[in-house]
Amino acid sequence: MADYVGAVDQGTTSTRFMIFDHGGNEVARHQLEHQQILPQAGWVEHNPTEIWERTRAVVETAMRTAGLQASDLAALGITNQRETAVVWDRRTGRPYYNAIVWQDTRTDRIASALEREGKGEVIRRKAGLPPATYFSGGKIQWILENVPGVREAAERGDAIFGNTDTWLLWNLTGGVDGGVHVTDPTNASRTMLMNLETLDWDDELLSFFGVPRQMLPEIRPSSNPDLYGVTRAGGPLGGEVPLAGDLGDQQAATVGQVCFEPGAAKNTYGTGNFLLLNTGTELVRSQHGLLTTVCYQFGSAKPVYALEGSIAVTGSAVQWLRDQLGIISGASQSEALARQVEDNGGVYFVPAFSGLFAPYWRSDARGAIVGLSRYNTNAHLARATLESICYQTKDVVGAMEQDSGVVLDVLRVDGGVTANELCMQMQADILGVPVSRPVVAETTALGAAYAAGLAVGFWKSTDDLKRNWHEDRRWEPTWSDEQRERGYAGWRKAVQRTLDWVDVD
Ligand SMILES: Nc1ncnc2c1ncn2[C@@H]1O[C@H](COP(=O)(O)OP(=O)(O)O)[C@@H](O)[C@H]1O
Ligand SMILES: O=P(O)(O)OC[C@H](O)CO
Repeated sequence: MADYVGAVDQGTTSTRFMIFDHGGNEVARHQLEHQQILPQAGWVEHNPTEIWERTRAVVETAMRTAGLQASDLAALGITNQRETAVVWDRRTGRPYYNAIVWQDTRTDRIASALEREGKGEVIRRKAGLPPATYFSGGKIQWILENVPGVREAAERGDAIFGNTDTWLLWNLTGGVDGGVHVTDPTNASRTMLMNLETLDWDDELLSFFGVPRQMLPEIRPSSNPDLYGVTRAGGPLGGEVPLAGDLGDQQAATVGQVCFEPGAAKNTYGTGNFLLLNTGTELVRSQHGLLTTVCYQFGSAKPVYALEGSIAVTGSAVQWLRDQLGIISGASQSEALARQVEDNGGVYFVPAFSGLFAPYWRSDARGAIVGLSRYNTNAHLARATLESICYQTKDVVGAMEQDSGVVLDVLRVDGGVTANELCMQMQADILGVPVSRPVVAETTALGAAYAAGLAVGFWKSTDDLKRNWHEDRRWEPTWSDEQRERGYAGWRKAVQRTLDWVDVD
């Protein structure tokens, strides 16, 4: 039997390919960034063709570096940035428009009209989501309404939609030459078009966005013993490998962190932050601004659901310090700069660049730096940036505790920002809960590999996977309750200053 499983992680800023062994250890990886296209304020696009080319390149390079062939891989899993919408022509394989990225706010009027017309409650009940620019439905509607010829092509069945998982699965299985048009329930649950109970596209939801059903991929289990297909011999793997796992990236990280029991949670710190709490096979409806989402569906087992707190801007606020303000030359420097001062010096930074996501869902918010005095320096701003990551997390942890009654005794973390030791210490202090990072911090790719490997019997059960999880580092809280409360009161005041800033009506 083949000794390895591969996973493509198609993220917001880069695409990586990773290969794991049976112990869940990394054997090889390669990663390439793609262009962030920012045509105007609030718009964020990716070029789907570039993403496919990057995927080909990272797969080819990692396989070559590891000296492996297609026959060495028991299965391949896909995981992806969620919500980002691609519409392409199934006859030519050409996208009709750039991918509209999850952070893009161009559909704010579509989202506020849904609320005004009383459709918000139906979307919350059926899809588990509030109407917001974040999700795919409005993005597809925008393409149908604004790109000439797409509506007609969609009605004819030529223009098809997918998130980037679907786009890559279609290309990996042959594209115009018989590519499969599929997705999984975790990705579909982020479109505003899928009914959480039936796990099928919902005609009423489709009608809200004017999306023809024939545009949409078939929804298959996240870990799929029937396989989505096999990679093509002429593709980047140079042979046939079973495509057996597909999960949105945050759900994949939940699987990679082996959060298989109800009440288990993880927080991923990347471009944004995404806290997911496994709620088991029961749907839990949020009363406090969280999303209800599909966590995973393994084979023919019942789907497992999650409550999610999505934060749009965390690691990308650090990138903003680097790229827009130029006060650091690399993300890791944020730690050294912030360590130059003992505290935030009264400064709070609320990076509401895309409005505020959970638990506020305020597309009228914009970023603010408050509490400045002449005493403050770049170091205070760096510290306030790292604190903003932690305070936003505290907001969603609070909402999660209220919604679920689950009180976290430890927070499992992963993602790029968790390399920042100071930020992780701040997180433990601000939450008053220990923070724990696993040895394999690439939990997203690992989760997709797990889903694929489970499907083909490479791993026999989730117990096999649990044995692979090992703690690397733990941070214990050091702040007093009084310090914690004072700090959080300042944050809550700062958030209020960002609201009602732009007119979305
Ligand atoms: N040492 C660090 N301190 C703070 N932020 C960091 C550090 N290293 C990386 N980051 C941030 O982490 C993010 C990348 O993490 P990653 O998990 O690769 O994200 P994604 O999957 O969203 O592309 C970037 O936004 C970057 O600014
Ligand atoms: O690609 P990431 O890691 O920034 O994750 C993006 C999320 O899936 C958006 O919902």
